[in-house]
Amino acid sequence: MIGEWLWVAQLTNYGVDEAVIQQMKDTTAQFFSLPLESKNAVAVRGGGFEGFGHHFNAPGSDKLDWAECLLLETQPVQARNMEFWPANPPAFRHAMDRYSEEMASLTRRLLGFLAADLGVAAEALLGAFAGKRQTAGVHRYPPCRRPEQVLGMAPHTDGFGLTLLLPADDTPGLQVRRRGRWFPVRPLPGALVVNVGDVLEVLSNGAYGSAEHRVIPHAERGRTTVVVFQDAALDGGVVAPLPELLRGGHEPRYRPVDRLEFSKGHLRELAQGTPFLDSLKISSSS
Ligand SMILES: O=C(O)CCC(=O)C(=O)O
Ligand SMILES: [Fe+2]
Repeated sequence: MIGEWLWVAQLTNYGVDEAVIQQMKDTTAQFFSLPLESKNAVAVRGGGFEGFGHHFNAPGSDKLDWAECLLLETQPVQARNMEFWPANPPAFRHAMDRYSEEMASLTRRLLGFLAADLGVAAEALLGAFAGKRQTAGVHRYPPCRRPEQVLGMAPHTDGFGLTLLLPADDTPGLQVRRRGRWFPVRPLPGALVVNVGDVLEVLSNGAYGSAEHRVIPHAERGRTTVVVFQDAALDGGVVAPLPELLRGGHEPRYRPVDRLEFSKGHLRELAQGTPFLDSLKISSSS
């Protein structure tokens, strides 16, 4: 079921009702095909991050990514701000509600496998994700005749725990950096792409590396994705290696940091390209 567990993994047959997936894909495609005025009914406002717009700039550049995006807080349910949930197409809200629940439950199942792989109790990892935020990013990358001159999304790592990415069509575009080179991620039919975020890298004490990735637009075809970010932190809102991993004399490889500081560091990295995780790393000689 889990293939290519190197930088990113692909999941097939992951046990989510196909109708939920299909409705999410369909309503997303319908939303993006609406005229701009309709999409702007849920436009980002007043420096907030939720809503529809052009959210990302390449670090150090004033160029916007070749993409439009709708960002929503999706879990816990009380954190939802329905003003930003499109009422058009009419089935979108229901589709996102069900999809969000399914992804939260899939995440719990995945964490069970990851905990076993790390050699910690499932509750240790589940506890770090329980009740934390889930944020959805719905992306549309229009075709670009000169794809080499723009980026669909600039290189970055995800600043949360785990990312689940649903390609809504089969247009390629996602790439992952490994040893300085970019490799395309070609989703298998029906697959979800799972990406380790910066927080999980720290929780796992570096056992899982968060993968730097970017999106390249396609010359002729648009591309649409639905991405869900699952957040995590230890008790007290601290991001640090799981205590269970440090038993038996294992040294922490990252210094603990408050979740809020972590977000700020990640945002600085996105805006200015200053690597944040590196600043948390404890060198083995110290
Ligand atoms: O749409 C994609 O393929 C990637 C999106 C992404 O990396 C993100 O939302 O963080
Ligand atoms: Fe990402």
